[in-house]
Amino acid sequence: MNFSAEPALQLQNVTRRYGKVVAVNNVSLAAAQGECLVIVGPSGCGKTTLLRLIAGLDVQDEGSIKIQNRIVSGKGVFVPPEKRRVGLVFQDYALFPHMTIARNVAFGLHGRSKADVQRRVYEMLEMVHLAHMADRYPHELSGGERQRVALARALAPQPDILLLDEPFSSLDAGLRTAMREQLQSLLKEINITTFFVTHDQEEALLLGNRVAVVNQGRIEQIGTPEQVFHQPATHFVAEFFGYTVFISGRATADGLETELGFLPQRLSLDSGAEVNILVRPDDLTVYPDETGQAYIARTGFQGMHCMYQIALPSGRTIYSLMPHTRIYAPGTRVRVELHPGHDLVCFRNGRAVTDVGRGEGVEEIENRR
Ligand SMILES: Nc1ncnc2c1ncn2[C@@H]1O[C@H](COP(=O)(O)OP(=O)(O)OP(=O)(O)O)[C@@H](O)[C@H]1O
Repeated sequence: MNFSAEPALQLQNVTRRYGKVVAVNNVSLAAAQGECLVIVGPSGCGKTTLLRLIAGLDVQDEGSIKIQNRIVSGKGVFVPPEKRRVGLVFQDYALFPHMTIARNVAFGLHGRSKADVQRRVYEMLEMVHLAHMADRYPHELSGGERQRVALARALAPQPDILLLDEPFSSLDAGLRTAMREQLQSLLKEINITTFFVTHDQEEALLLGNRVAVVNQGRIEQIGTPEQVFHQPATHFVAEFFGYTVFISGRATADGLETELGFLPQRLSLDSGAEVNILVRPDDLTVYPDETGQAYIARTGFQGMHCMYQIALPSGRTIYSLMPHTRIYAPGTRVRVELHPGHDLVCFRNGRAVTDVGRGEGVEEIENRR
């Protein structure tokens, strides 16, 4: 990744409306050369529209898009998709069914000698470990293999940017994990700038060098996976990353009073100030206790872990992730202890209180890949 050079991809104040729907709302972002920028958000938030605007399959109403410092859309310019030097991979592979795998991969290779095309196709199929299947047709491949062909086809013409739209969402869970790992290695190997769209938070955190969380056409927050997870700027971002609950707390000179006990975490707020505290399932532990005021409402056995849904006396529901060796039945009375091992993020009026966040106890990760 090269953050010092001109960005490989740049969007400036991009807006796209469909009638009254503002699908993309004044989005500005930049991706560095070699960076994998993941766009994540709920269904309908505008992810695919953003990707289609970059690809040239749609046109924004306002703003401009640059690829390798050249305007491709905006300010009276529109470069057609085939001249943008972008590679596209969609969820449904979009392979040509009547062509062999080799011919599919060769599809975008224009103006080259036959020998050169053959060499490049072979190189690409080797890269995705499918050279031995070059003469097969798409229907003779598994879903994962087809998606690897789609990737090879997108990369064959050496695009400046790779655009991926939910590429693994039609694969089963095991294959999806394997494909994510393979893509991660591949992107590192070829150092291509990647714009990756997904609604899957786990996929976003795993694959992104940075992650942009989108809500109703706007970017709520953009940062490293660790930043968006540990330092969510808004309630929306905090809630997006799974099983999040907020409990209320009150600032004191020594820490925070909460319905789950006292937290020795100081905020620079006046004593008595009310906050909402972000609590994730790994921040608390449950212990069976007949005198406990809380009880297990649901036992979600997941193999390696158990996700408990716990009803608190206040009527609030919280979650606790426990090892598979501790299985308690629904209805069990429990004591709940909050000991996160790091500062918890606190919110006022939907926004994080600025002097907490990453907090004590969370180590900085360098060179995450
Ligand atoms: N061609 C279109 N005409 C009218 N409205 C559209 C069109 N394309 C998208 N929209 C609307 O724009 C909004 C953003 O759609 P988009 O497909 O970008 O969302 P998304 O985040 O990719 O969703 P998903 O995860 O479900 O694919 C939605 O409200 C959608 O209904």
